[in-house]
Amino acid sequence: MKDLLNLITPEEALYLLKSNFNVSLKAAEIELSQAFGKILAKPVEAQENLPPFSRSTVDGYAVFAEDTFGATETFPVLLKLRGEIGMGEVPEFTLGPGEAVRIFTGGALPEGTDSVVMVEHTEQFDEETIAVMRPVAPGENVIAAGEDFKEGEVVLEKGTRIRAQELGVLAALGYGRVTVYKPLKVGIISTGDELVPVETKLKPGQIRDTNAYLLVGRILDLGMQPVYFGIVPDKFEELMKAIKAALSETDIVLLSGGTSMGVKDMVVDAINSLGTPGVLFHGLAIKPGKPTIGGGINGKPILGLPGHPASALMVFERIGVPFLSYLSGLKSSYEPRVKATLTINLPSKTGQEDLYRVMLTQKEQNYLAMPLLGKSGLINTLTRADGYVIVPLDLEGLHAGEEVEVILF
Ligand SMILES: Nc1nc2c(c(=O)[nH]1)N[C@H]1C(S)=C(S)[C@@H](COP(=O)(O)OP(=O)(O)OC[C@H]3O[C@@H](n4cnc5c(N)ncnc54)[C@H](O)[C@@H]3O)O[C@H]1N2
Ligand code: MOO
Repeated sequence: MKDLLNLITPEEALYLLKSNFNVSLKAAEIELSQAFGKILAKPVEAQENLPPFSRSTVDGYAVFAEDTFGATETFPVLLKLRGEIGMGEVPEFTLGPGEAVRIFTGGALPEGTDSVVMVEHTEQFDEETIAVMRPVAPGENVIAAGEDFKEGEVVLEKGTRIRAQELGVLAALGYGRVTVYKPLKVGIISTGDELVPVETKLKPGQIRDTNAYLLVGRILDLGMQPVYFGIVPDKFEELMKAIKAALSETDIVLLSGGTSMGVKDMVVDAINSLGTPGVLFHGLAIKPGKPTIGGGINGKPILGLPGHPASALMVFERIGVPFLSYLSGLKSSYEPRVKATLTINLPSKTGQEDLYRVMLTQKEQNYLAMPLLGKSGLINTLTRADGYVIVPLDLEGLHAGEEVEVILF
């Protein structure tokens, strides 16, 4: 069997993919309640100050701070009480010197006041007077109008992924509808005569399609739309038909299996015979994942992932996630990372990037990264993993006790 020649680095592979393919993203205006996980197609500005009026952050009395200066428990300052501001009301009067008004948490401060004394630092002196026992500074216990966001300010940039936080701010600013990119449609094809659907009672030699579900999960995680085109046997014509169908309905196609140099591994030939540019690379200086194929047809990219489940997922993490994030319109790639201390030595060949799945445990203030060693045909290293560590190309390995960056998945 021939070995793969001309291995390229994962970064070179990403560069080739990014420079050859670009999806023209469609934008659509949707309801805010449907926007979770989507990507903003336009920047969002504050249409008004947030908060729109100065608000109290406590229950107490709105005052003019200077009036309270010098107040102590023994020598409280007496202020004239001008009634109370109900929640949701706008006070119609202006407070004069030496006056206070009852206010609740979140209530709007009236003109003439600049701070709020907490109720527990006051006493009711008589019906019309309160005694203030502690001074407040101007602005104390108040959120000023526009303190959160100023009218006209860009609150969220184009390309921002909408998380819970973004939903909250969009709601606060009155955006019931937002313009987002239509999620990328990612086609998934599994290849192999031995593969059968999940519900199948296995006959000898059969294996249930695992990779498609690994990929569906991660694509959903990225806020994209997976489209499963099923299992294709190792037959050239059927493979061509499936790739064509997937390309016509989706923005990018992920294949798994059929990437190595076996007699039946015909993915390369299928991609090359369907159009240009065809296969751009076959073989990465990466472990697992060496037989990975990258290319595309008529502007649509195709990524051929190795069949072993751990290889398929690790290549998807290393190449697929940044490439799909790039295509999706995200302003920056979405790969959460944590620092952790490596528990054992990790060997690596120079000139090859090694991707080690790791389990994280907490030790005092730090995380420990425990590598999960195992063949890439096993699935248990994936289910136990919290993320992975990259041993860079130019290193012969990493040492126990070293601080590493764990990319979470
Ligand atoms: N003589 C050599 N053999 C192999 C080499 C090599 O260099 N020389 N490379 C090995 C490496 S590394 C990998 S990775 C695999 C890649 O294999 P393929 O991409 O060609 O995939 P298959 O041969 O179709 O399958 C490999 C393995 O994975 C199982 N598989 C495939 N698809 C799925 C799926 N959707 N769900 C679950 N399991 C799947 C398949 O049954 C095989 O066991 O090649 C090595 N061989
Ligand atoms: O590259 Mo294979 O993907 O090492 O198991």
